[in-house]
Amino acid sequence: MAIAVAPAARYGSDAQYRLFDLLTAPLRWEVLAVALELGIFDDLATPRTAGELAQQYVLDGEGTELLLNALVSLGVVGKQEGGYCVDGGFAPLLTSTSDVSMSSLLTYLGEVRHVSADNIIALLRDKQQVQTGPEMVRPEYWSRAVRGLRSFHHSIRNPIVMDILSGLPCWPDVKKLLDLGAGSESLAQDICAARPDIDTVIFDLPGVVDNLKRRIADDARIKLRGGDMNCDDLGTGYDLIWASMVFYYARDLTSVMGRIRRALRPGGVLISFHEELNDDRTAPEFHVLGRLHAELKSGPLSVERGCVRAAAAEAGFLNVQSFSLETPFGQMELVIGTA
Ligand SMILES: C[S@@+](CC[C@H](N)C(=O)[O-])C[C@H]1O[C@@H](n2cnc3c(N)ncnc32)[C@H](O)[C@@H]1O
Repeated sequence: MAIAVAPAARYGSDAQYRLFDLLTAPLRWEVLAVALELGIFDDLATPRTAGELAQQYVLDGEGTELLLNALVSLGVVGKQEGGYCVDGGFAPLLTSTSDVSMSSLLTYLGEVRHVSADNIIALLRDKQQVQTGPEMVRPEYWSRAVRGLRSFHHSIRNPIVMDILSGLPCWPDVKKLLDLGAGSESLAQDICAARPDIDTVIFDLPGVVDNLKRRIADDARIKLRGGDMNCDDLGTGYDLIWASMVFYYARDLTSVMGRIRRALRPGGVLISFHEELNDDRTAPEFHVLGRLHAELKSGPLSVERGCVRAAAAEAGFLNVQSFSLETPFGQMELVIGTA
């Protein structure tokens, strides 16, 4: 006689699902990080067997198959008749030689953002004793971060920024632009390529600017200015100032906004591009968690919703407007004001 079984379609509570998902989350990254570190994605542009890869990298055959199967479970690699190949959508992002490769960016961000439970506890107990981790309030940190920022800009951020800039009504009239706290020369170069009639000034901390000199030596349309936006001369006569993810380092945001307004020509435009947290500083998760390591080291950095807009208005900007954008690196807020 057949036994009647009537299983529920779904057992357990949402909270239980969430906790098991959180348990799995770090493994997703670790598996990806291993493949990036070994350089496996470059070899999976065409189908390869686990045995072939194991031999090439001098790895255990069974373990290599387990790793490749895990990559398939993540959805970044496909498996067909025993051959593994990077999924088409991920191939340009994960192979190191592609123009839009995110491989060095992901490794860089993994180092900056991820922190072990032991280190979090150590930071909570006495952060002065913890020697590792990103100290984003120290200028030396940014001198070392140029390479990572460049890969972020080149691979993923600049196409978004160029789309924003070229959609501005004032864009055709922009002739002089400042990239405030640029982090790399990459955006200035993309702007020069798209608009040879624009002169771009990069303002950043002196150590960062020193790092960029060699990269832009042969481009007369890009000028460098080293200094601290809180107190040093930003230059004058700009048609547009682009300020992206830099206001965390403003000692007094309204005062920095005033300096920016005076650096613009009358009618010139400020564009701020920053993530914004809710009033409780508990969302969006991407930014709250992504900043946890840096903020445990240096104290709260991220700006709260509305504070850029308020500081711009207080500093005398006109027509201050704010727009939320979805990007692969989290929700961002674009604040636009006219000098
Ligand atoms: C998070 S990075 C942002 C880089 C780039 N704007 C972007 O959106 O990816 C912060 C940048 O601000 C710069 N910075 C930090 N403090 C600064 C200050 N007081 N004056 C000018 N730039 C500063 C850093 O050197 C770094 O390039």
